[in-house]
Amino acid sequence: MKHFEVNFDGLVGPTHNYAGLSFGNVASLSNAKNASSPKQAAKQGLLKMKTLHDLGLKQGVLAPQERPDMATLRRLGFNGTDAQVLAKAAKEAPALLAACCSASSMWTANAATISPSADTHDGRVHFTPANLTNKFHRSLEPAVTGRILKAIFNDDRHFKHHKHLPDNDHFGDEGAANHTRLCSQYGHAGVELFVYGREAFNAAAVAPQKYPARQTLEASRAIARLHGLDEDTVVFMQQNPEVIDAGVFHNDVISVGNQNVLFYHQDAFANTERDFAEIRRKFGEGDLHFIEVPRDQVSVSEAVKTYLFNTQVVTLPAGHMAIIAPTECEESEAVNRYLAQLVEKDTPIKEVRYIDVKQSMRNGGGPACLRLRVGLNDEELAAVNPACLLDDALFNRLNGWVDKHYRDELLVADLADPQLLVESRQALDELTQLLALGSVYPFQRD
Ligand SMILES: NCCC[C@H](NC(=O)CCC(=O)O)C(=O)O
Repeated sequence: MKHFEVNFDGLVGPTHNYAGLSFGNVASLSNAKNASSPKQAAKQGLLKMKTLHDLGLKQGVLAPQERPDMATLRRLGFNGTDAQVLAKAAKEAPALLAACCSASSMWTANAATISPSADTHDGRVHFTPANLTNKFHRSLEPAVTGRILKAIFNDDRHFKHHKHLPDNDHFGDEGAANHTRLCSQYGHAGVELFVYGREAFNAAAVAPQKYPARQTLEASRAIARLHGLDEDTVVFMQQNPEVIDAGVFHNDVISVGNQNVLFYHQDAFANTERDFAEIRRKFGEGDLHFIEVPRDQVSVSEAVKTYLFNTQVVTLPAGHMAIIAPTECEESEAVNRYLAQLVEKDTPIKEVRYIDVKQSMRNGGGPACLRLRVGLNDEELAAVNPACLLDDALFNRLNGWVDKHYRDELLVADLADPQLLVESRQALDELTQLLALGSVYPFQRD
């Protein structure tokens, strides 16, 4: 049986904008209110998907959310026609309007946590959408995310979907951005690493002081239970609270794993030696590469600026690994130098590809944030909704769809434009047909 790791990238939605919504995420705050380009953002994302597809990898597409989220605006008391709801929200509570218009679902690393069938008790692939409770704009995502995942992985024999965890900060869950999996081969049982920022029910535990820890230990443990993971193959690690306070709001900004490689910054974890010993013990036989980037070669702030660890480490059909890095890494002298040396070392990583996702980077989302990894065997892959798997034809159709519906430029002031709502709904209605998703959006179901 063959095994694959399929990257499902989030298609950037038509309302992509810079609203400064994510306290603790340096890029989001520093680009607040700048003009965005939804068209360019969507095209950069599509080109990233196409690049991975052309490298011989399986690539999927995840549809964006419906925005503006009119149902939430109405739930918050804005009433009248759609145009009146938008106008009232813009006047009385512009921050709420911006939150209800965010295209943040593009960062599908935060869409869900996924455990491949090789790890789970019932031999199915398990999915739990992230509740994203820490940020209001992101807490609006899980219900529709769950629906989209069910429309793609729609076969009970192979796929098990769970409801997102209770919507409360005690169970703050940010999905796969704080989860990675080490294994010798994709099809072999692996060690699942859950990295948390704080313990919700233990006031004495260390926690960041300045910025929020968005993932709790209790949430990570609940996901492991739901997915039927063995205690012997799960490791819970605390993120170093100091790096959260330095702008590392998700673990995937400071470490990334693929197969038998864990690529991480020296300051990433709170208890590195102890946790790595546990990983080694649970991983068992086989080569395991811990690739540590020392702080004197790349500082934490340079890592946050360039997203060196928000790279995708992928195994190419030839057998070696490549790093898919944002162009910000190429432009940084320290990071560029580090990566040039890395590919010469005795590790499975042998090449670096730079990719332009600047529109997303300005909101704190690098290549790895834009993708959700789903480990599948060939039978499971055959059960995936084929309309959501990228090939040249779908790439071309989606590019044409973006050209037809997306604006070149968007300012926060444009979010109240009722025409943007009309355009977005038209675009999404057409998209659900292109991707054969059925009626996943509230506006299609009312
Ligand atoms: N994994 C990357 C997630 C980035 C995302 N940024 C945002 O939501 C910024 C939106 C804005 O500020 O307009 C976040 O912080 O969750």
